[in-house]
Amino acid sequence: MGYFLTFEGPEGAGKTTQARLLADWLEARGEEVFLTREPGGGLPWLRQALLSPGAPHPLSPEAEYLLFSADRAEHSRRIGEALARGAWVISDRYLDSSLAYQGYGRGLDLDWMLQVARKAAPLKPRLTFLLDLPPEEGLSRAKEKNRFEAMDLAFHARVRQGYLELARKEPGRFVILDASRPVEVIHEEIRRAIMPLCGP
Ligand SMILES: Nc1ncnc2c1ncn2[C@@H]1O[C@H](COP(=O)(O)OP(=O)(O)OP(=O)(O)O)[C@@H](O)[C@H]1O
Ligand SMILES: Cc1cn([C@H]2C[C@H](O)[C@@H](COP(=O)(O)O)O2)c(=O)[nH]c1=O
Repeated sequence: MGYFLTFEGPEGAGKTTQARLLADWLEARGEEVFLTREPGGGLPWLRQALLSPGAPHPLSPEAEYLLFSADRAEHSRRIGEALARGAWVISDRYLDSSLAYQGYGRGLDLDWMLQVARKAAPLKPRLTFLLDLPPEEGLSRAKEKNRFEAMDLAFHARVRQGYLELARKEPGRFVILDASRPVEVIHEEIRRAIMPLCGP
């Protein structure tokens, strides 16, 4: 039986790198893995519209969140199907990204967001790996600028604090990782955290 795992954190923290390493490691153990990401995991055509720095539309935070949620509703259905066939699901971002970016970052009301999420994000990750890094460091690692990476440092500092606040509220789900360490050291800590979920 597989579990739903998510990777979260600010820009350039190493989510994609660590999600891929974990997927490879699980596959080498003979597990089926569905490696996926947001935005675009449910409605792939929405990714470009949401992230392009030249997006022609000024989006209100509410509209932005609802578009991420539309993608997530479809994505959740796919994740549910994978879990039902026994696969592990590793998602590079899920609902916590919206809570951090549109909630803490843009100032949307978290209670309203969670009401929408009851339908659009019905799945709870078993574990969420939060790769924590000062925004300056993450932004300097990121190669391509999307619409969010172009936001000012104060926005990214709120996103980071938002993530830490979410983790503080759910210590049983979040594993906070210092993302300034070498890739392999972080990967080892992630492997240790999921060992109790793995069979013999
Ligand atoms: N622990 C690390 N130390 C130094 N560099 C790293 C580390 N992890 C990843 N990187 C490098 O930082 C860059 C961003 O990594 P990655 O794409 O995995 O991050 P991300 O969190 O998915 O980024 P984004 O949020 O922008 O998609 C890549 O060039 C990657 O090789
Ligand atoms: C799911 C989700 C994402 N975002 C933002 C966060 C990042 O800036 C981009 C995704 O880019 P990545 O290179 O794939 O990490 O989108 C957001 O603001 N809200 C969300 O729900």
